[in-house]
Amino acid sequence: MNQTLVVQFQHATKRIGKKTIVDDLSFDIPAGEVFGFLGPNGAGKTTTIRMMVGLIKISQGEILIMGHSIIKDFNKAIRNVGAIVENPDLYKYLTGYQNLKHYARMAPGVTKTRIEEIVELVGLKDRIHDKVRTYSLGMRQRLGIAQALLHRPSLLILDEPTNGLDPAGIHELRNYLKRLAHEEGVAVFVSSHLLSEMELMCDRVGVLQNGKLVRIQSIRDFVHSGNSHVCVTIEPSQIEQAKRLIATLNKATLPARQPGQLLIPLNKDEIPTVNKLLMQAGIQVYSIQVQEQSLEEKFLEITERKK
Ligand SMILES: Nc1ncnc2c1ncn2[C@@H]1O[C@H](COP(=O)(O)OP(=O)(O)OP(=O)(O)O)[C@@H](O)[C@H]1O
Repeated sequence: MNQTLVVQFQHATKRIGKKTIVDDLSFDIPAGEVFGFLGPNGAGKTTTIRMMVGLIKISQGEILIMGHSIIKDFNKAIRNVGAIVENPDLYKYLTGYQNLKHYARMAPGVTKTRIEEIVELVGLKDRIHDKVRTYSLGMRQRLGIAQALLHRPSLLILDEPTNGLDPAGIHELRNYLKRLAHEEGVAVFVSSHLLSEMELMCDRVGVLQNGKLVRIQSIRDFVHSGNSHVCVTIEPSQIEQAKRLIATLNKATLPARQPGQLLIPLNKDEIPTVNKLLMQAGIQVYSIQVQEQSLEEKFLEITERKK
């Protein structure tokens, strides 16, 4: 894995008046990673992105892009960035190709071959000579990405990119972003308030709440973390005995749906201990099922807890 650090947040903070909107962010994003920036509405995601691309000033701290400070060395830093903040700027009465040519004029060193390469990469080859007004939202989104990628940035920033896309469009975008990161080595920074969507798209997620980074974790660890409930089905006449045994482990039992069931908040690695305890006491265990918290439940738990 390429360990070039494409983005480095160093205590980045944004204050507006007396309010701290983004509070002391410190983390890195390496090349080749799709990073999901998650948070409920108003958490500070857009404000962070606006600082990253120099649209607003950083009050305190630093953001480095490919080692260049966005404050002190703006031109060198921004050269490495392709971004779509809010809607992509497209001319609907021009064709996709004309739009790209127009942008290529503003970005030095973009050749005709590069335009063709990028059209191929975003899968718009068959429609690139059609007018943008005939494009679906998903195609417009991809044309926007093509435009942001023309100058070969190391970092692609997308603010809520799936807003307004249908499931097929989301699927397409997701696969495309993963390919871009994993095959082309681009660092992709995607903000969203939808965790379920991030799960399928990102390698790692950072959760923002009230301007603070409250969690940063690989998506795999994130998915497997948190509380799961274990539902143990036993002989109904032994339920009170089983509850007393479980209480000796300092574990609570929650009301279950069926007689003969015990619902225990438990991590997976604690299951063998519980199982052994019940078996040794002669309890008839019929089944043990793990009931994972859904991703949305986990997300809510993290963000609610920190309020
Ligand atoms: N110029 C400003 N002056 C005062 N408050 C602001 C300003 N810009 C943003 N805020 C506040 O900062 C907080 C974070 O806003 P931001 O738009 O960054 O959140 P977000 O995570 O992107 O949310 P959303 O998903 O709703 O876009 C909000 O409470 C917002 O009202």
